[in-house]
Amino acid sequence: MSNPVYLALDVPQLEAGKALVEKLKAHIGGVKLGLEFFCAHGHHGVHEIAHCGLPIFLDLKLHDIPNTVAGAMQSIHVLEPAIVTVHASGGRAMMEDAKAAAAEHTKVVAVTMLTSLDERDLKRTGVDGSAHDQVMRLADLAQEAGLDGIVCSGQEVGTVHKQWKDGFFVVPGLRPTGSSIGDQKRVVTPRQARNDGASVLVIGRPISKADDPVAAARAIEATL
Ligand SMILES: O=c1ccn([C@@H]2O[C@H](COP(=O)(O)O)[C@@H](O)[C@H]2O)c(=O)[nH]1
Repeated sequence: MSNPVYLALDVPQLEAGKALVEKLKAHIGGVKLGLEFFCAHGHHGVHEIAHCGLPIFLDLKLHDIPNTVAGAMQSIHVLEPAIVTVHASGGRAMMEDAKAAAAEHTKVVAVTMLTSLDERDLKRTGVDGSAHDQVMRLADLAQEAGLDGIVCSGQEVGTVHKQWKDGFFVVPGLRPTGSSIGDQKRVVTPRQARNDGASVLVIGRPISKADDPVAAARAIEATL
């Protein structure tokens, strides 16, 4: 079974990012490049990281009108990402067009409710009800739109998995027992998320900011 851990490479310096991936590549299953990395280094940076030979997850969280998102998807074909994210709240037509425009082997997954939000935050955006209901509602929409899966927290993945058996579930907001939480609010351990049906475990700071990133990655691997 391949390693489900994708390292969230949220670093502004390309050389430091490349060095970290080289050190960790035997202990991770892929690399997630998000907005910080992509805005700083663009296509060139993605090619540089892809040299490590691991699958690349482009976490661009696209959210715009359908035509614009489809155009963005076409512009990243050349990067051959294994996974790309869009926001489910962009609506069904946007997700359908994103999937239609994606490269054949790219999984398109929809961000439901960011793991840095809780129910109080949700209410402030005008949405009443639980985080769980919000995630389930947007998971249904993503499935209807023909996407491959969703991004949700480990607190919801078990329920979504029961309902969407062959879905592909990306779970960030993971913290090994005892590690600090930072800005994440809906948090579980990597082991729990995996038990509950996560396909990909996204882990950033618990590895990248550790005194010894290789030891941190190995310790997480040993719990899975
Ligand atoms: O709901 C979401 C969607 C994406 N993310 C991304 O995952 C990593 C998590 O990093 P940590 O350092 O392990 O907290 C980060 O790149 C986020 O942009 C998320 O956290 N939650």
